[in-house]
Amino acid sequence: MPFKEIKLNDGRIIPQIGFGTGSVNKSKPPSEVHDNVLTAIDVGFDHIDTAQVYGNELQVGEALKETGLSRSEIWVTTKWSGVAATRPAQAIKQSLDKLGLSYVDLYLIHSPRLVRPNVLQGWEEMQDVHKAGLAKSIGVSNFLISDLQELESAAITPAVNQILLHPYVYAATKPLLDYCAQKGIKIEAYSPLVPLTAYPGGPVDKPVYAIAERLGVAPEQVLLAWIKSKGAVILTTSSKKERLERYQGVADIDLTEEDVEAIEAAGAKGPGFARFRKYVKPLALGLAVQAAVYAFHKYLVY
Ligand SMILES: NC(=O)C1=CN([C@@H]2O[C@H](COP(=O)(O)OP(=O)(O)OC[C@H]3O[C@@H](n4cnc5c(N)ncnc54)[C@H](O)[C@@H]3O)[C@@H](O)[C@H]2O)C=CC1
Ligand SMILES: O=CCc1c[nH]c2ccccc12
Repeated sequence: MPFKEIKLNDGRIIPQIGFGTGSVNKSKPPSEVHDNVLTAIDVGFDHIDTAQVYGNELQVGEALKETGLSRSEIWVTTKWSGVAATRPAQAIKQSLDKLGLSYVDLYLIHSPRLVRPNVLQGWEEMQDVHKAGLAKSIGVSNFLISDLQELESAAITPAVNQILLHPYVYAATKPLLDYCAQKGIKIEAYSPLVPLTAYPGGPVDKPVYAIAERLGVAPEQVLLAWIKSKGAVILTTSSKKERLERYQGVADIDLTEEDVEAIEAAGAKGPGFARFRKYVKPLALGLAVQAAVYAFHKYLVY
């Protein structure tokens, strides 16, 4: 069964699961991204997420060319990351050159940090890119409610807000999710597997592993199915074909309301789980990772 279609506020349909190239093989050279993209497409991904700052648009573009897919068969997102102080009008041309494309499906402001204090002006430049036909849809990433409010007078409402979303940040992110829903801005969820990758042993594990066992699926599939239950686009990654196949299998996994509530109730308890002795070791690791994630997120968002 295919993933559900997600309709954006500009009428376009975005594939509900995307292969992220920002983190795959992060310690390896960008050349490996080429092979990873080919593997992802081979197992059924038709949506690739890249960015100016990832430094791999060339490799993504080479892989896309090799697949022989027609342009309409693949969704490509890239982001204006403000590298070398380029503005959207120049940056999109550089990105398209590297990708070997005449347009991207979705172009995002990677972070509001890049546009402050003139968030509206940066967005108007994105609108120009859209008007020129170089990006079929435009959106933002890492925008808070206050950042989005600055765009309220703009001609175009962002089609998406690409944000960190997993059960441990769900409660804190709920007001932003509600605001976006009210404005017709779809959510793209990045780093959905953080409970497994950064906080193993945390409170979310209990319901996630129990649901996984009941359904006969893998825990990462349960976390991705939870994102799916929110009607958000899933952005995930792996260099391993078996993992990518499992991610694709999430199309057939639907959680019950009770499952969703159990995951959210556990998510609200973490990641501050020091009181459990057996969690002390993961906590130390978790805090270190959390500090790094917060530092990085702070860099992007504030
Ligand atoms: N706009 C932005 O600021 C950001 C965008 N992104 C985008 O989102 C994409 C996905 O982000 P990620 O953080 O990579 O997503 P993710 O949370 O899905 O993590 C993927 C990682 O989890 C690992 N994994 C899978 N199953 C696992 C398991 N059972 N146990 C332990 N590890 C497991 C994979 O091997 C892979 O390394 C990025 O590649 C990028 O394209 C990511 C971060 C920030
Ligand atoms: O998109 C966010 C995560 C990310 C992956 N690679 C880089 C490089 C520079 C800034 C952010 C990121």
